[in-house]
Amino acid sequence: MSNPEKPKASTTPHIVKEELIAAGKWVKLEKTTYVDPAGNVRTWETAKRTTRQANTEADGVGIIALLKRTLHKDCVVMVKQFRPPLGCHSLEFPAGLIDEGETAEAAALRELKEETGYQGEVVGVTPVTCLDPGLSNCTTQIVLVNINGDEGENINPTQQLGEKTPTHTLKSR
Ligand SMILES: Nc1nc(=O)[nH]c2c1ncn2[C@H]1C[C@H](O)[C@@H](COP(=O)(O)OP(=O)(O)O)O1
Repeated sequence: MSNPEKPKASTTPHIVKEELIAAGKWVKLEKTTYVDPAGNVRTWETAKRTTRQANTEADGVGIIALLKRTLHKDCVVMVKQFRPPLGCHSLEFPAGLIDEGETAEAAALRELKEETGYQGEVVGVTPVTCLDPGLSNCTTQIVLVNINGDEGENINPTQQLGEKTPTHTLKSR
């Protein structure tokens, strides 16, 4: 008879199989079957992005951009945008997905330019990190950028958001 008090031998935890539950254009849900450190076979509900590129380290970048101007205190540049998963506006660091064949540094400068209009210079990049590992395998690199606010190109920055395909267009009356 087994003794419920006796701990099982420790095991190297590992994935047994990943089964697709549902997939959309941007996100999919999988049932992950795995062996836990105690040797028990268990399952986990895992969210993944469908957009992950083969030869990039992270799914996306977050950008900490410092605006530097003569006779001004340095400012951290943030963006405010409506986020559907939250159902409200969110004040956040500029961020975005890394395109195919793109480095984290290049993605950061592209996203910063698109979202804020500022042209920056990369001064640091963190290792890959996962911000919500209990939910998703989605990974991010934080890129540190300096913006020379005295440069002509950064005097009147304007957003250059790419074309997004709307599912509906609401007309105001
Ligand atoms: N989870 C998502 N659902 C969507 O319906 N659409 C999504 C998701 N994630 C990204 N996108 C779309 C929206 C944008 O048009 C592009 C680029 O996104 P990203 O580079 O992440 O830019 P930000 O939305 O500013 O973070 O992908």
